[in-house]
Amino acid sequence: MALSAYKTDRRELRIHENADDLSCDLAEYIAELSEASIKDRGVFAIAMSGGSLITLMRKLCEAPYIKTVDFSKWYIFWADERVVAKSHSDSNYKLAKDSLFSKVPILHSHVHSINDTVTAEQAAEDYEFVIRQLVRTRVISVSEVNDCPKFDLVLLGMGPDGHVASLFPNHSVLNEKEQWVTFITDSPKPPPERITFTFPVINSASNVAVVVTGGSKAEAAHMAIDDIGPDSPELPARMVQPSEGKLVWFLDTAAASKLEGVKLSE
Ligand SMILES: O=C1O[C@H](COP(=O)(O)O)[C@@H](O)[C@H](O)[C@H]1O
Repeated sequence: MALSAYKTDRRELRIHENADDLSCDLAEYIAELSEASIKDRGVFAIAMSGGSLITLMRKLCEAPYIKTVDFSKWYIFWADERVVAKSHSDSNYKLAKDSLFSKVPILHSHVHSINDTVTAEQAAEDYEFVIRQLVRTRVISVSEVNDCPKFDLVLLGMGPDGHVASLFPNHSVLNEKEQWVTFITDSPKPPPERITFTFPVINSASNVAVVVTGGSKAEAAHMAIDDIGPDSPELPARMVQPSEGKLVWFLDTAAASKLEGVKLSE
């Protein structure tokens, strides 16, 4: 149960007193979407990010979810990945595998990690190819608006600079409209080479969650969420606006501390 929840038709803010409460709510949210999607389509196509998000997903490995969630129907993708070996400590795949997949019954063949033996450009191209195959076989739905893949859930973290996935402020890939997956070789946060979903894919998802904790991200959360007028900078997190799907922000009180009109004292 969130300490505070603010909901409009398309966007919800769930603010929690601490990371543990947030983790419980996040697990419940993911479990509910998984159940609905498996009932509707027989599978659950989920794209995740790396970083603190993965630790915050830890409750999924515990009761009751370890028993009630049908992980065998999950198909896993990455909204962004660092182009390093899968065994490298910077790999988002390794982080998720060590903290999550090795603890729940997800099928190895359903885990779609990047090709880590090629350049960033080739890895992005290969990853888009894999996604196209799975759209064709309907493991991933397709958006009727723009033919983009429509993931059941895209999970994003946010950096203190407002980046989401590997879409960083002022980078030209923010405006990529054609490709589903692109690459960068100049990430301001190491490591420099990454692949990332583009905004057309993120914003075509049925559900998008942005999961943010800590005071260092409070200013970016304010800039991303609050109504700051027409001259607002092009902050990546602010550009997360699902065209048909639902957006939920999960925040702890520290990350929510600069939001306007949010009462946190009760
Ligand atoms: O580099 C990255 O950073 C973001 C944010 O990470 P966090 O540890 O501050 O939550 C993450 O969402 C992204 O996947 C990752 O590649």
